[in-house]
Amino acid sequence: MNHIQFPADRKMDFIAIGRLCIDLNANEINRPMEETRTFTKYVGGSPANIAIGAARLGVKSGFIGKVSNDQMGRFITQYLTDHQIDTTNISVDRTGAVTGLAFTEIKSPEECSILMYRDNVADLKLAPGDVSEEYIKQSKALLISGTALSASPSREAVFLALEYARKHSTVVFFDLDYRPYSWAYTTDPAIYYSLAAEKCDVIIGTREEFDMMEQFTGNPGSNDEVTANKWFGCNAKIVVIKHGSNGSFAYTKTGQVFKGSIFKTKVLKTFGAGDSYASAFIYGLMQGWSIVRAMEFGSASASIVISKHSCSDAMPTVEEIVEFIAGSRKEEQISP
Ligand SMILES: Nc1ncnc2c1ncn2[C@@H]1O[C@H](COP(=O)(O)OP(=O)(O)O)[C@@H](O)[C@H]1O
Ligand SMILES: O=C(O)C[C@@H](O)[C@H](O)C(=O)COP(=O)(O)O
Repeated sequence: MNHIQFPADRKMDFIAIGRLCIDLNANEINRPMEETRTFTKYVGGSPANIAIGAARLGVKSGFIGKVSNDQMGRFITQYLTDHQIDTTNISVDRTGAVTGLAFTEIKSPEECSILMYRDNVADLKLAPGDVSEEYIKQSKALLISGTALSASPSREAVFLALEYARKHSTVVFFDLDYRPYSWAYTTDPAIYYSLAAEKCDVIIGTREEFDMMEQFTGNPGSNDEVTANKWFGCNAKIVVIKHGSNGSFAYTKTGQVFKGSIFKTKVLKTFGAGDSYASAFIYGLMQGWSIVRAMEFGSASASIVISKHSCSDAMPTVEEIVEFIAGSRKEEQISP
């Protein structure tokens, strides 16, 4: 049963809108940032990582975003072009804004954190005038990401993109991607996230992210089913609630619930799990697979990425994921 009907005959499969940044991942792992001297530079930003992951799986992808008018901005656009992502709707900031930087600290596989430099960032300068109705009309799906809602004019640009997507039946995915430091007021995220989530077809987030959205409405005990049903009362058809190393649950509007298990791996760092999971899960749905199979693909992709140093560069191909799943099954059979 297909819970999501993707429109046929569109030029593009998938467009993401929002953050295009740089990840600077610590080379010297297992130590605090204060003692870290060298970093490797990768393209980053949650929606960028998801688009790169989708493109690596063969999804015809594009991006709506804004980059800084400097070497960093050009590095990002070139990387996306080299990875078969359409960049025609990425505009260049002319106000002197900079590229957001995410320095990652890998103290241990369990203790990872991100230090963000995000003052006057170009991605949040994306404005409604940068969003093309024609471009969104040409795509089967659109992915929005919560951080782009944290400031104007990026917030309005995303809401306009949502309007265009709904007008043209482009399926909307919402990866909640809640980063508290992006928000000036603690009351704002729940308000804007909810206004956006009301319009989306598939909502993907961690339990903590959904808790943030429910901070005013309450959901005693943070019950996943209660959370999912809230969004089924709006436009959602699938709600995915992730629980880190405890796996994930997908709820459908038709009343089904599926558990996604994890693939054990040698974890190098935990960030990148959500983005790789989302890209492979979306890929699966776009192939018309069952939700369970799409979740398995998502979990396997996450497992591969968290065992590697980067997020974007580590996004696996279909063949790598298939091989990884087959290898994990074999291991299960031989373990006593
Ligand atoms: N330690 C882990 N080992 C294996 N898989 C993991 C681990 N942590 C997360 N995952 C996989 O990545 C998915 C998303 O992870 P999660 O931490 O919930 O999201 P996010 O990165 O957005 O916070 C999980 O549902 C699971 O499949
Ligand atoms: O989103 C960012 O700005 C940083 C990402 O590029 C980063 O690597 C990361 O945190 C990935 O997030 P996750 O997949 O939600 O763990």
